[in-house]
Amino acid sequence: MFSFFKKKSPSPAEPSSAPVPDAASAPAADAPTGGGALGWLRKSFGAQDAAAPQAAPAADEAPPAVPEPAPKPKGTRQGWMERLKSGLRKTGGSIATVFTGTQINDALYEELEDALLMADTGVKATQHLLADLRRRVKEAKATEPAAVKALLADALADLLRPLEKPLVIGAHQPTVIMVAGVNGAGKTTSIGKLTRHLADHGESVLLAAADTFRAAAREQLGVWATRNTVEIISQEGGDPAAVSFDAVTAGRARGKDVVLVDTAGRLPTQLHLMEELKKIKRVVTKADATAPHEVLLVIDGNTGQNALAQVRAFDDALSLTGLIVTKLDGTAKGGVLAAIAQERPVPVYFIGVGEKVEDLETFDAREFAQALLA
Ligand SMILES: Nc1nc2c(ncn2[C@@H]2O[C@H](COP(=O)(O)OP(=O)(O)OP(=O)(O)O)[C@@H](O)[C@H]2O)c(=O)[nH]1
Repeated sequence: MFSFFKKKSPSPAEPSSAPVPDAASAPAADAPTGGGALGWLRKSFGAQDAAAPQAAPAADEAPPAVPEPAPKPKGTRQGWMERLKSGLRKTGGSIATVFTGTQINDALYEELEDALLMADTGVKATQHLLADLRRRVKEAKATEPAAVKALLADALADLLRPLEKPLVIGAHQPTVIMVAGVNGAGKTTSIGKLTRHLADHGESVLLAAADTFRAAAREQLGVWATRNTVEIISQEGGDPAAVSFDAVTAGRARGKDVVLVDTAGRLPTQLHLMEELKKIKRVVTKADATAPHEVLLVIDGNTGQNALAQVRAFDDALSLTGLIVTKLDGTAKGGVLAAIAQERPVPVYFIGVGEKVEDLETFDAREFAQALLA
């Protein structure tokens, strides 16, 4: 039930992919042409059959800091629940104090309204939760604030449930996953963690460093690739769509299970950069007619209502298939998941409560609601 992703066999009914183009042949009209597919520098990290040997970093370039991998925790889901609870303490703490009194009255509901709004739950989700809670309290004939708190956890779990969905791998080969988000949201870190989980489950992964502008971003992804002994397609400068096209083509030719495309951070207001993202998506489809199979947005849980605005903007531009919500540790704005469920219910595949590999886990509505109101 709590496996990190769901493995599915390719369905014979799936439309067949476009043929793998010859590496030297020019990509289709929308695809990048500068230098041709072979003109790009490719770096391989820890791979045996990558296109080119690994380029050594320049002596004066310190490799970017990437948290050391930690051994898998013993208690797995139990350990995760504890981390989730402690991560959500700031958000949940102020909501929980509402229930420390002795009476269920209008003042309690008003305090709860304030606390939910402060947690960035948003007006619509807050109104929904309050109305739902009043109904549940009446039905259950609850008389103790503690019982109301338990009923709020039920209401929240029900609101969040439509966001629960497993990431499915294997229906296509490769499963092409494009990852977008604003700067610093945690894209590369989340891709690294996801790569680790996939590699641990025997899935072969190819990474595409489609942030062609920032050397540190490419290097950071390279460190994750090395650590997980997976291949990476990387290029300095040039067109990010070119790297993505190349990676999907290579992923197909090399029979990879998953191709993960890491894109550069951007704000939804940077319209030319949003156009660039749309181009990456179109070009990926040129390399494989069925791809991308997943378009994920990584959002920083600390940004609260702003994260909801990002979901709307990126969904409008790219038709998102899923979210990864990071940095729920230490935020007071974890209520944003309820706002997303109410206003733009894009499935949440994973949530993150820290920088280590085990700090990223699948999203479970009930677990989240219980951890929040623990
Ligand atoms: N506390 C905490 N930190 C996180 C989490 N996820 C990522 N980070 C940290 O957030 C910082 C930014 O993460 P990156 O993965 O580099 O973000 P990015 O979106 O790839 O950044 P750009 O490439 O600049 O757009 C790093 O220091 C990560 O270690 C999380 O769940 N909790």
